[in-house]
Amino acid sequence: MNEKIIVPLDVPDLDSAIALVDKLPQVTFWKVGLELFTSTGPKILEVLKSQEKRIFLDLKFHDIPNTVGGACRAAAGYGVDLLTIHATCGKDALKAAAEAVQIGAEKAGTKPPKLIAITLLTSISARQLAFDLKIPLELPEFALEMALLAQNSGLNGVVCSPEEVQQLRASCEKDFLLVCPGVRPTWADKGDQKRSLTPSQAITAGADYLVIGRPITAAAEPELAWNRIVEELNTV
Ligand SMILES: O=C(O)c1cc(=O)[nH]c(=O)n1[C@@H]1O[C@H](COP(=O)(O)O)[C@@H](O)[C@H]1O
Repeated sequence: MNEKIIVPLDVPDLDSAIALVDKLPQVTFWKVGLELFTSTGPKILEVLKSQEKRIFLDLKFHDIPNTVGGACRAAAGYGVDLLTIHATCGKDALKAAAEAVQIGAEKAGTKPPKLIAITLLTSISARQLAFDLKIPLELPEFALEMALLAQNSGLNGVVCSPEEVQQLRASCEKDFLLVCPGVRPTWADKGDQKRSLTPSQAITAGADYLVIGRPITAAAEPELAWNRIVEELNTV
């Protein structure tokens, strides 16, 4: 089960990232997101590859088709395992991105990443969706529509909250990847996550991967927190 847990390197610089990777040798799948990639660029990817780690490059692209296409072509050249884009870019941009990862990977002679779309950030509540974003759909319906848009545009999966994963598992194709952040063991703080379930609930509901950060990385003893989560998942 531990290969289903992706831990984000949500740290400000390369030294802190390497320190965290060294502290948790059991972690096989790391996420590099906006903060670390903006500060270090691809250097961290080389470090992770040299240790044969899997990489989720979470750059959450959101732009017009030509621009996301170019960004995806470039990102696919890094030979990472997962790459993100927002579903709300729309169908043309998603299609351009899906084509671009194939072209970028082929040009670099590497395997294309699985391109996955953010349905709705797990920090957004149903109330915020309605009142701040003015989306006139119930939250689960919106998340499903975004997942189907991604699927119909040729993407490999989505990032969704564990609260919606069961519904998406039932409605999307069998091999469509469902990656869930917003996962919180009962003993951890929710922080800014609004739509969360426990690791075992998320896996039982059909998640392929769980992204779990602060419950592990901000724990007094990260290794102990990791072990508690793996133990919980081994009971599923
Ligand atoms: O794309 C993501 O990974 C992501 C999407 C989303 O809707 N919500 C979300 O929390 N994330 C990421 O998942 C991680 C969650 O971290 P923790 O809240 O510390 O467990 C962060 O790195 C977020 O950037």
